[in-house]
Amino acid sequence: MADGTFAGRTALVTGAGTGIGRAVSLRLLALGATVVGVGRRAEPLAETAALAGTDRFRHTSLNIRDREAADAFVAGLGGLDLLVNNAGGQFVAPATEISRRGFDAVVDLNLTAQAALVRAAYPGLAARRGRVVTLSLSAPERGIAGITHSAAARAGMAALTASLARRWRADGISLFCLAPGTVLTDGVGDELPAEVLARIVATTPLGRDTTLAEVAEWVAALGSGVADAVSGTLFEVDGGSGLVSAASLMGQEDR
Ligand SMILES: CCCCCCCCCCC/C=C/C(=O)SCCNC(=O)CCNC(=O)[C@H](O)C(C)(C)COP(=O)(O)OP(=O)(O)OC[C@H]1O[C@@H](n2cnc3c(N)ncnc32)[C@H](O)[C@@H]1OP(=O)(O)O
Ligand SMILES: NC(=O)C1=CN([C@@H]2O[C@H](COP(=O)(O)OP(=O)(O)OC[C@H]3O[C@@H](n4cnc5c(N)ncnc54)[C@H](OP(=O)(O)O)[C@@H]3O)[C@@H](O)[C@H]2O)C=CC1
Repeated sequence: MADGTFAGRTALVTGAGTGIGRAVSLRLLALGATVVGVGRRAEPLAETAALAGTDRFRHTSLNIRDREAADAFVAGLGGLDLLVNNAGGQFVAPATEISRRGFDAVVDLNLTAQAALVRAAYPGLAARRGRVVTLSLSAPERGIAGITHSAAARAGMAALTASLARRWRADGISLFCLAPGTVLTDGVGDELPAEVLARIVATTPLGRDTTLAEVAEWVAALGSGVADAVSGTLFEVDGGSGLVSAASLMGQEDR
């Protein structure tokens, strides 16, 4: 992306205090955007602000699963050029060991809350012919053993993205899902043991992880408008990792 691509544009990035959300925020800022970063914890957001070193980064503590607060916050932003639906995640567990509350929590975060944000952002996006990029997992429709709740939620979000793309094209709004391969963030490190991560990376057909810089550049590109001939698509930027079964990576049978 060329310098200044995002000058005069405003982006909302969820989960902007850590990992991918931070890298995306910093890249959009470098390209000239004003970025509104949210997350539950104030401290990581303040660290992103310190790294950004510009008053074009504004940050607020917000739990996107708090529907009323999230709706009010997004409505207060007004015109919006880009929503980066990045806040998400899950826990690894066999399907038979996921409780009802555990399933609901993961679906709430990765589908219901993300969908509500897109809905709340609609007036602001329509005013600016804006774009939505939702971080996802590759191959949810082909199945991901070990995180069945998250796979179901991500497939739902991909379907919502495609469905809205059909309707909102008339308003000039484009929507995308972006599924990186393994990105070695602290978040994924907390979720999976180092040896499991190393095996996942080693069995990725490309033979490596997906870098933060790659993810940030893809988000910037999709958010910039260069891909507007496409809408409603899930891009798997994963070095082919979605082609490899999670269960075979782990040496376990699907349960
Ligand atoms: C078999 C092989 C498996 C291989 C899998 C390979 C997958 C590769 C994927 C790699 C790529 C993905 C990377 C990332 O996503 S990086 C992001 C990293 N960060 C996270 O994922 C953290 C996200 N987690 C959260 O935000 C929260 O933990 C969550 C939303 C999931 C839950 O939050 P909440 O506060 O609502 O949860 P509670 O603590 O109140 O618990 C609610 C119920 O959920 C149950 N639970 C929670 N953790 C676990 C667990 N580890 N195992 C089982 N159950 C769990 C909890 O017990 C509650 O239920 P109950 O009340 O019934 O007990
Ligand atoms: N790393 C990887 O290999 C991959 C990651 N992804 C996806 O990319 C996204 C980012 O992942 P990554 O950066 O690695 O992980 P992180 O755990 O670092 O990022 C998650 C971010 O979301 C925020 N967040 C979580 N829940 C909420 C909530 N309820 N309200 C507001 N903010 C919330 C967290 O901040 P706080 O805790 O302060 O709220 C955190 O900043 C996730 O959706 C993840 O599933 C997809 C494929 C691969």
